[in-house]
Amino acid sequence: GRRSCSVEIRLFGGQVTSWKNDHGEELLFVSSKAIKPPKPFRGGIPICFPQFGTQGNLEQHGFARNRLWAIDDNPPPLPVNPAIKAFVDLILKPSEDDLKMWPHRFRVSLENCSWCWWRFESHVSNQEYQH
Ligand SMILES: O=P(O)(O)OC[C@H]1O[C@@H](O)[C@H](O)[C@@H](O)[C@@H]1O
Repeated sequence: GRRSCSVEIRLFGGQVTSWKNDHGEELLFVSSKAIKPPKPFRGGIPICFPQFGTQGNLEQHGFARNRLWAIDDNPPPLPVNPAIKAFVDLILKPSEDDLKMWPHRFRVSLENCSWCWWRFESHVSNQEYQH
């Protein structure tokens, strides 16, 4: 039968690590090196937060790609679209240890787009005043 597109998303780093088209062809680069925790996964679509590269005092590209994200149990509602057969929204919030390193409450999410399920959007919000 006809294959369908697929994506693979890891809770570690909140990273899209595979995206195959409907011929089963991989569309994302993944390195064979440093692909296991505790090293960040190299390849796919990394979320660099809260800094890019060495432009800050934190680890390279920030700590978000080195944390276990959570599945958002209460995602923003999607419009009814029969083309969407699967979706997932991931979120990352700082731990108390993270706050010692980088004292800013935040929420980062990686959300499926409503009109095209393999399209992802990342959103960052300041949670300082929302306890
Ligand atoms: O090796 P990392 O930490 O996964 O980062 C990937 C690359 O990120 C780039 O921004 C750096 O310029 C490279 O030096 C680095 O190799």
